[in-house]
Amino acid sequence: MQRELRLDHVGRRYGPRGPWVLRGVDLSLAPGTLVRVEGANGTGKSTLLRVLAGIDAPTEGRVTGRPRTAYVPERFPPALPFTAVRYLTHLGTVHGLSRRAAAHAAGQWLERLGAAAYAGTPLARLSKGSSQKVAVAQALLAEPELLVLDEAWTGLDADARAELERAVAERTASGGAVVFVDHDPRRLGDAPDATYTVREGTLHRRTDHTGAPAGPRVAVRVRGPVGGGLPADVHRIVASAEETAPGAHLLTVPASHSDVLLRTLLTARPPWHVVSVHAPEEHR
Ligand SMILES: Nc1ncnc2c1ncn2[C@@H]1O[C@H](COP(=O)(O)OP(=O)(O)OP(=O)(O)O)[C@@H](O)[C@H]1O
Repeated sequence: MQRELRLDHVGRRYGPRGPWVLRGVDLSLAPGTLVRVEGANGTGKSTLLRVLAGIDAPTEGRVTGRPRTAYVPERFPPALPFTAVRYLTHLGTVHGLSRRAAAHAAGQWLERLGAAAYAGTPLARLSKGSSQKVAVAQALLAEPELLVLDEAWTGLDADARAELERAVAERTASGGAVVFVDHDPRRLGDAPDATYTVREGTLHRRTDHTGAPAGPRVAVRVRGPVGGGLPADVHRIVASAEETAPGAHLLTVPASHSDVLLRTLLTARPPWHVVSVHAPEEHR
């Protein structure tokens, strides 16, 4: 994502005389940020996410700086006459991948989400959970710059839920933005850079963290070239970084992001040496 996505004075209502669901919404999403949206039922979270995803146009106001965007809707239409892999391959080509690259990415995502066995199953015959995996896979296929997730974890099994958390960390680590709604307040722990509450048609940035249970964190000690800073992507992933001695750093990271941090360090050029990985209690 090259620049910010901005919403300026965005309003949305359904029908010319319908009540305003959202009004005067200002929001900017910087590259590499993870944003949580919360709010009571029916306050307009899905409406906001559809505008962010570019599925719905705002009734008033402007959206500028739209990056390549993908979206997991609250309800995924599964009754299409395709198998999972054909549907995903087709969508991959719509996102600009070659047919071959799309088929490869489709297979990879079905595998990562534990749905490879259903690749040849028609969408209409998939269980709710498998259908949700296809909904998630279609959004991740083409490595979007903005990923919008509306209750995307609902219906997934524990392994697929963890895989989606890893995919979110990968997107933000590579400079993308992710916006999500989830009924579980512990989802992604304290990883979000910002949390907004939708209330009375507008967005309120939450500044207190008392309502958000801090998620588990992991402490990682690493060694790299003396005088060379941490790889840029690492700063997007970690919660804190401290240089404890020349070339030695102590990083803390939300547990959901630890795999992605380790991969980023080990594949950096030159690679970094991971000295130890501990839950913070062990580390103290
Ligand atoms: N397509 C539509 N046509 C008419 N009204 C709609 C439409 N979609 C949403 N609304 C109305 O807009 C308001 C906000 O709905 P929205 O689904 O955005 O809220 P939400 O916060 O996501 O709700 P929930 O937590 O129940 O998913 C509700 O009053 C809803 O009835």
